[in-house]
Amino acid sequence: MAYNYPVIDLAPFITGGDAKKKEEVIEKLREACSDYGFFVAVNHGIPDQIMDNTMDATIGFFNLDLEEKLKITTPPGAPLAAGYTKEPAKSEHWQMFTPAPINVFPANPPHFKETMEEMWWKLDEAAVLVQSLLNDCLRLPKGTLAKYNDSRGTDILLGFHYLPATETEKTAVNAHRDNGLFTLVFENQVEGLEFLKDGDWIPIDPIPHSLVINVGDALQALSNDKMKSPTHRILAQPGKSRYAFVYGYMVAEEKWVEPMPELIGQTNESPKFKKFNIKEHMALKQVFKNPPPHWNDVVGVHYHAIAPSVGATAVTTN
Ligand SMILES: O=C(O)CCC(=O)C(=O)O
Ligand SMILES: [Fe+2]
Repeated sequence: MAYNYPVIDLAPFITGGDAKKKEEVIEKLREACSDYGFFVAVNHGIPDQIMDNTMDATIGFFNLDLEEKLKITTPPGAPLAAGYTKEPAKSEHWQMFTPAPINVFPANPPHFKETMEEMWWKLDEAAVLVQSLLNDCLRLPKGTLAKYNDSRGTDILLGFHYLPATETEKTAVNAHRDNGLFTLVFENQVEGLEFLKDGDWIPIDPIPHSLVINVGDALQALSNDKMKSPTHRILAQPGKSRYAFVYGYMVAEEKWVEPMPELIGQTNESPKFKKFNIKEHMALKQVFKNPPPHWNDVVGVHYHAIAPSVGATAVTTN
């Protein structure tokens, strides 16, 4: 089947492949991240069975009575909002952070905690691989991105249940861009995720056991605009629930994000963005609330552009 967006087979880095095959993958990733800002990865190393177990467990959880699900609501005053949240008429989700006592898990379905923690470490492994491939795409010295992005404190895994579309609710998640380095997504073979490219929405046609991977705002800035953080949204589907896992591979909230000196030093290019941190970037997104009047106004790193021509119209916040 032909896709109108990049579908990239990572097998040479998983099951082994010669240097030429690996370079071909890097080339495809480089193009995908600059032209689309996203790609679908197959043979990414996460076993099908683990993805299936995770999906079954999360659907089992969402099928419980509301009273049961509310038992894992975030405890008041918790420093990170782990647990269950319901957005009336649109969706419900639960979320976890790096395995630690801060996470809250339901007693049912059985083994929910173990299933999700196993998945967490597989996603982390896939993310470490993707980070190192993107490092190569940017022609950075080995390990540069990993050394920079050395805190795993705000990585997040969300399990979503998007409710079927109704007459009044057709959008499950408004157009937005992700904050972190990149995001990994997999879902239950129900469409709905769409990316904006050159003014058109591209719907993703789910491939079983694939990962949809998109660049986040931090990576767009670190790469000095070589990689783009794409605007995306989720449409609710008539008559169908969509279940999706979203794993955000983040940059620590207080860390400076700016075009990497190792990158712009090599080519003598001018930095396109002022430095910012994810905390202030997220606050900016609160100021310019979703949904914006038009999706071209979705907040992204162009709000930190040195020259207002980068990406889209820049605005000042004061
Ligand atoms: O459900 C998805 O496919 C992605 C959701 C999303 O874009 C997000 O949580 O940032
Ligand atoms: Fe997103």
